[in-house]
Amino acid sequence: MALVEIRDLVKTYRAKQSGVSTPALQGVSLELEKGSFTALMGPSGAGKSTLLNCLATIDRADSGEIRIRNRQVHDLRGSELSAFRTTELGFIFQESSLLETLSVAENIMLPLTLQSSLDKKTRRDRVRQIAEDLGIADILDRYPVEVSGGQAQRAAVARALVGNPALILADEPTGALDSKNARDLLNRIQILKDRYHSTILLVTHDPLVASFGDRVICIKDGRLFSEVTRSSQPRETLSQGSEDLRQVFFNRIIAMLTTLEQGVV
Ligand SMILES: Nc1ncnc2c1ncn2[C@@H]1O[C@H](COP(=O)(O)OP(=O)(O)OP(=O)(O)O)[C@@H](O)[C@H]1O
Repeated sequence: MALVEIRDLVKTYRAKQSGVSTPALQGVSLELEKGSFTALMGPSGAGKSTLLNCLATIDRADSGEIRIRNRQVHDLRGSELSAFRTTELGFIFQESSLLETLSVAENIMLPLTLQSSLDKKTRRDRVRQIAEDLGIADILDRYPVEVSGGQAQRAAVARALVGNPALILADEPTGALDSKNARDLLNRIQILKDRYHSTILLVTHDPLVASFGDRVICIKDGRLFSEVTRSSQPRETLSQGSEDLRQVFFNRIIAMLTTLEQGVV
């Protein structure tokens, strides 16, 4: 069974004053396997944020269902919903969204504070380990204003991963970084995803960012339009290095986006 199962999700926004209806999701069905890294792409207004917000339990669909680890998320309420968000979901946004009054270590530790089964030492060890994985162990005692944008974003990734949540939702996580920092972060996310078997859904407009995933899904007018996966790469590329393979995948993503723009199904 897939880790995330989305069935026939429909969501229409209705403007309060004019009553005008805007369909945002028009029957989206999608499965995400455990350990997969999926990029969600599509033109502005296609429904990417709406889908992400429904998965994040921030928004509710009008019909259809979402199951994460076989739990129907729409059934969750109150404290059960808060606990679900904290332990099962990890969030990475464009801006690092660290709390300024907490040190980097305290920020990373936040998702662990609700896990009462963990003692203090285990929490500290986990924070140190993930900080080492992300190359930020030397800035743990600093405050967010005392670190660079790239370091802050790596700390935000550490915070999203530290509790080993079922699903990590990322919205343009490298949008505020220069290309060197962006590539560095994406490489680290790729390595950590394999190590912790994390499942990632990442929304991006950037095909280069998407090419770090292993599956890219395109959405258009609230419907899934097409997808490409790395595993379906041509046989002749199998002996190539990982950067070459990423480049091949990148080219295939560009081809898919070109088809999307031309409106050819
Ligand atoms: N709160 C809202 N009220 C009314 N319409 C909305 C609301 N949020 C989104 N929409 C509409 O729903 C559709 C899908 O929007 P959504 O934000 O999911 O698109 P998106 O693919 O994330 O776009 P972008 O890439 O520009 O962020 C759009 O037509 C949008 O105008």
